[in-house]
Amino acid sequence: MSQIYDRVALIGLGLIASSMFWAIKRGGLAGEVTGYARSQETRDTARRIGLCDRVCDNAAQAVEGADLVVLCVPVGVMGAVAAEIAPHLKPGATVSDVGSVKRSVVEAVSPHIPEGVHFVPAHPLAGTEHSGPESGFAELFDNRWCLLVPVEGSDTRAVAKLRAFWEGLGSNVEEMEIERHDLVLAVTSHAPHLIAYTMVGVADDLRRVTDSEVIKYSAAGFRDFTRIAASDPTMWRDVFLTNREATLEILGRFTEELFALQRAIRTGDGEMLHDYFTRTRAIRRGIIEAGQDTDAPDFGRGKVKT
Ligand SMILES: NC(=O)c1ccc[n+]([C@@H]2O[C@H](COP(=O)([O-])OP(=O)(O)OC[C@H]3O[C@@H](n4cnc5c(N)ncnc54)[C@H](O)[C@@H]3O)[C@@H](O)[C@H]2O)c1
Ligand SMILES: O=C(O)C(=O)C[C@]1(C(=O)O)C=C[C@@H](O)C=C1
Repeated sequence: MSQIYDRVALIGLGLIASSMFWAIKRGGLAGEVTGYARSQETRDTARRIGLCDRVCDNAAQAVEGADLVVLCVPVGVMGAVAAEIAPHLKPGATVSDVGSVKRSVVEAVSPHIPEGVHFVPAHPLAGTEHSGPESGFAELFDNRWCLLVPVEGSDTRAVAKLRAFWEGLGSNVEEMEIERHDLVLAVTSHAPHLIAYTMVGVADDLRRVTDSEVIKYSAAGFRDFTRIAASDPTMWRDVFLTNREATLEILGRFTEELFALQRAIRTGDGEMLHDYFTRTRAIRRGIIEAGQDTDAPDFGRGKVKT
């Protein structure tokens, strides 16, 4: 892999930024990587573990002379951070972000982007339930999608360069239109997280009644829910507050389906339940057959009863 940018600045040093840093180093994608995080504790940790070539004590210093600046902070503070760095951006630089929601980030950041600086929003579809500077690892983006969401007038050369950068980080890159991004992610990521949070909350309430049996005997499905529900509260609060409409739309549909299933259980409509589960099973198999689930084990393929 070869160097794509002379200098990259990462603002906010958590899971995504730290994974980016290790993957940049693995691929030799930048000459120098500077970093800044708001809290002294995070900056101290970053210095201690060698995260970033240079950790700066303010955002202005970190972005000075940078060819690419990536905002890796919670979606709710993207605008404030953009305002803080704007006067210090190098002409011709590219500003990008990794936020899980795109419409609100574009609205919050765009007004602060100076003339001659390019803004190319992005979203790597990869993560874990962990957060903070010590949670990152170089392989996080390998074989995962990264969606680029260029805004009106985004410079095509800046977009192409950012694409090459994300490919260098290990991702498969595609472009997507803003509204579509927010709706698709509401279905595939945001609503499922809310459902996991709710299910774990219900189990916790129940735990008080059943004296810890729920947690003690939790099976794989519920354990997966608890992993998701351990995700960062600030990040997810911001996701739901900023992708409100799309998430509410999907949750509305979800609730209708849930009521239909609830009714089928109450009325003993086994046919409805069986048809429904047959349909959803076909979707999972379609994903695996298309080779789109990189986590799916090989041994189950073709062996499931139809
Ligand atoms: N975690 C995931 O699964 C995941 C996946 C894809 C995208 N994202 C997006 O990436 C972004 C970062 O998420 P993360 O998981 O790395 O979070 P994180 O909590 O691990 O890191 C966020 C960092 O931002 C810093 N920060 C917060 N406010 C700041 C401010 N005003 N100025 C400077 N630094 C500030 C925090 O101190 C922390 O270091 C979010 O926008 C999130 O939506 C997260
Ligand atoms: O794997 C996980 O833990 C994630 O939640 C990652 C996940 C997702 O929902 O797929 C979470 C938020 C993102 O914006 C992108 C990826």
